[in-house]
Amino acid sequence: MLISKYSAPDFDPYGDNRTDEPNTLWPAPVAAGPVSASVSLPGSKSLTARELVLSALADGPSLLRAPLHSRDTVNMVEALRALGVTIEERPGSGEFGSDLLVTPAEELLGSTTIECGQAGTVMRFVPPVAGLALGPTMFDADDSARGRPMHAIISALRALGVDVNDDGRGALPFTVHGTGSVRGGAVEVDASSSSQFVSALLLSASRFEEGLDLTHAGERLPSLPHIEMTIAALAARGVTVESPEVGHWIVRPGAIAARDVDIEPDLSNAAPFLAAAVVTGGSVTITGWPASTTQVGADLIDLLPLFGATVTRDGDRLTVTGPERIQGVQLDLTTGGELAPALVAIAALAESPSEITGIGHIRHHETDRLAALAAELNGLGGAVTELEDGLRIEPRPLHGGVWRSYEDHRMATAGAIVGLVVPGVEIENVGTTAKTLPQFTELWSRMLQDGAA
Ligand SMILES: O=C(O)C1=C[C@@H](OP(=O)(O)O)[C@@H](O)[C@H](O)C1
Ligand SMILES: C=C(OP(=O)(O)O)C(=O)O
Repeated sequence: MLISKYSAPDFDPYGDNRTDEPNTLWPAPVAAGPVSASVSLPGSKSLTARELVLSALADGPSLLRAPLHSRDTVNMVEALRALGVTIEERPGSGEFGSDLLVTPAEELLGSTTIECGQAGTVMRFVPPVAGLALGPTMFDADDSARGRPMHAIISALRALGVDVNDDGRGALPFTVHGTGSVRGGAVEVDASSSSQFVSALLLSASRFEEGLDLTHAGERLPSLPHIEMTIAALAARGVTVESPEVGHWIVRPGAIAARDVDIEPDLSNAAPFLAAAVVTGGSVTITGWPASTTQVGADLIDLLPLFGATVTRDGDRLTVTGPERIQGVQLDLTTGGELAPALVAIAALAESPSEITGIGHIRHHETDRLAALAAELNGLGGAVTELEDGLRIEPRPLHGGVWRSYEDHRMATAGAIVGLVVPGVEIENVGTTAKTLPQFTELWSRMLQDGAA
């Protein structure tokens, strides 16, 4: 279905979410009653990004089956192609578009510009690859993403022997002057603002002449499951990451094995659909739920029951059934900050207060998500207070109004969750969900049609 949308020149950045203008308001559909639906979702953003990078650096061609096709992954494909990697579409084995055959370049070549869009994975994972390419590679991003922290990657690359030119702000745009090889060795990074700095260096590390001896030197290390996902993806390709202690990783130089990979459905994108069951007291099944996974979205199995929901599994079908009354939660979400917008939306509809903490770093996601969630919920009559590293959410009756999405896919889907039970919520720029789920509006209305009670 998405094959025609895939090739970058034809890719429709709004997908099925297209409204006439990016800033048109999308009236969030109200659920007629408890939803009851079965939903299948496209591939994981995080797995697709890692497997594209590892395939590009591997010792032979790799086939990615059922990868995600979205704005972030198109940016990744185009970035790697710009460095000389061949990425071809193959007939899709999944419901959501083509498979991808990745053939590494004989020699990675720079002298190019890479457009990261809004993708943290592209702006963090690709600069070390550009260090391995011959020639300068300039990195830039959407205006809204130019402020995202990049200092840790820029300074780490310099410490590993790569010349990087920036304007001194530690942000995009900047140019990596690749010489065809990276010395590598020991380096310290502060990954308090994003785990992606660690993943980025680990992904390319075995291709550095001296490998990598990486230490995290900072107060907090968020999103550890995403680092573990990186380590597992490397292990599956024959690269061992030794971790003598928390926050310290060692990778020896060596080859990255080519490998055909099945990409799992995106379990973080399952969050709004499962939240729909919670807030309407209905039941939503996600198909294709993996038996075991490195995705942090699997934590929803333990997180949603805290609100009173019930979770059951039948083979690869995971079903969440909502409670009659939603309970507030006290939650440290350090490991799963990506899930915060959906969980905060549920908490805003609970009957008792919630505090969700450990997520100061999500101020550096697509937008300052703590400020954005507080502003939009309070705009609908909520009582949400920003904490240094989280949010306090007091239950209040909410009313309709405009929900700004701040060019943030998960802000848009959080608004849609609220809109299921609060009439009159209108979401600005719902097309921004194409960052990871170009089919969002279609899947959302299909879920509601399935489940009109
Ligand atoms: O490596 C990855 O694929 C990701 C890591 C996490 O980043 P942070 O550590 O910046 O939260 C997560 O929130 C993001 O959506 C994807
Ligand atoms: C933080 C996110 O994205 P990114 O990979 O751009 O950091 C996200 O998808 O919630």
